Amino acid sequence: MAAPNIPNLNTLRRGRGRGRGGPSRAEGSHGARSLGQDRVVQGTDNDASVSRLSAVELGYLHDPYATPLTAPENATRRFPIINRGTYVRTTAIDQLVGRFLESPSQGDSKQTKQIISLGAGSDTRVFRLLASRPRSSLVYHELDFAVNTITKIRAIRSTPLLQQALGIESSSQDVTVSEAGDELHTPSYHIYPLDLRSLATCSAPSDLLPRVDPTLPTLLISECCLIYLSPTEAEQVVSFFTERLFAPPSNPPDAQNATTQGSKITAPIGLILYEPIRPDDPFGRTMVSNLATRGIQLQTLHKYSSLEAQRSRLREHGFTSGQAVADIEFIWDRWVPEDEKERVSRLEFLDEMEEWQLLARHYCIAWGWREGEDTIAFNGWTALQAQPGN
Ligand SMILES: C[S@@+](CC[C@H](N)C(=O)[O-])C[C@H]1O[C@@H](n2cnc3c(N)ncnc32)[C@H](O)[C@@H]1O
Repeated sequence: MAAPNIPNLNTLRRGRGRGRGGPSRAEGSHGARSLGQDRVVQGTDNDASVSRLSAVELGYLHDPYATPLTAPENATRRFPIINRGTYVRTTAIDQLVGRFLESPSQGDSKQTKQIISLGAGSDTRVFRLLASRPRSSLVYHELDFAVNTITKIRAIRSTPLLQQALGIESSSQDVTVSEAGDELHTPSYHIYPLDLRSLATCSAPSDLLPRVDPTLPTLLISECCLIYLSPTEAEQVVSFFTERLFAPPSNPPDAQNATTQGSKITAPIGLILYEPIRPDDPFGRTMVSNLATRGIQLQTLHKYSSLEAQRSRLREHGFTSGQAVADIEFIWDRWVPEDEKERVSRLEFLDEMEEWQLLARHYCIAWGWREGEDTIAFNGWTALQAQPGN
């Protein structure tokens, strides 16, 4: 397709950037990335929340938590192909998360499961999950720069609806917030102000995240987060969890910090990635250059540029029980039921069908998992249709 037909993702955004507070202790500048670049990356959360709210207001998604977590002055209506993309991305990840939470974890008597969201920003999934299931069944951890955790915690403190979802409205003794207002702990939900790049240099993983229980079946989510790190940094973040905090099978005993009743636990762990792909065709090149004009660099894009590269990445990280990937076009075609497709198609007229397909082929969801030695938690993922090929 000729370049002039490629949608400009900058003009498709329509929203403005959200000005947030100054740098704080978790905002250190790492490696080659400057503080200015960090600010740009932190600001991408605004894009995500504005897109979510647009999709909610137009009826694509039902999510009462999107409004309190989006700065009202930034709310804007996105173009139809962006709204459909937000719908597919959100519902597909919801489905993976739902299957993880719902499949009985054989061998695990506790049945509590844990989610760790990397670069969670103003994501609403935790509220939707905790509002709709027994809170004791899930512990949810979110990591992001302090500048973004402060904004989120402020929204929680000022919004009864968010507090109700977390079950903390009447029991403030169960809630602790750091003096800086950047860290929050409740029995089921934890927010940490953390630059993910600092995980690589941490000498005591369980001291850094003491509330993460390495014996629980665990799901890591990177919804458009690791893409902003360098390939080495992104690898180190995943390895921090898969090799250091969570004992890999047959690790030497001194690397194990997970013990229950004196026995070693190798908990099941899975990873969901949502990322752009295919940077080398005309649409991909335009996508990259449009984002570059805003100072956004998709640092791992070339390394994990294809479906196969994403599968290999998962394999190399030891997600040996299964690795799968599908682009957003495939997921729309194969995962979304026909009646739901009709409902969504009626919401807005999509006259740019070719543009939708182009956009949807350039984003993917990858998911991989490693079952525990004694516990199985990802059975529900085996039936999901993945996309073959590159
Ligand atoms: C595009 S936003 C996505 C937010 C959220 N995951 C969602 O999908 O709604 C990317 C997020 O990753 C966070 N992020 C990127 N690099 C990070 C790092 N090194 N440490 C912590 N958070 C990071 C940003 O601050 C931002 O909140």
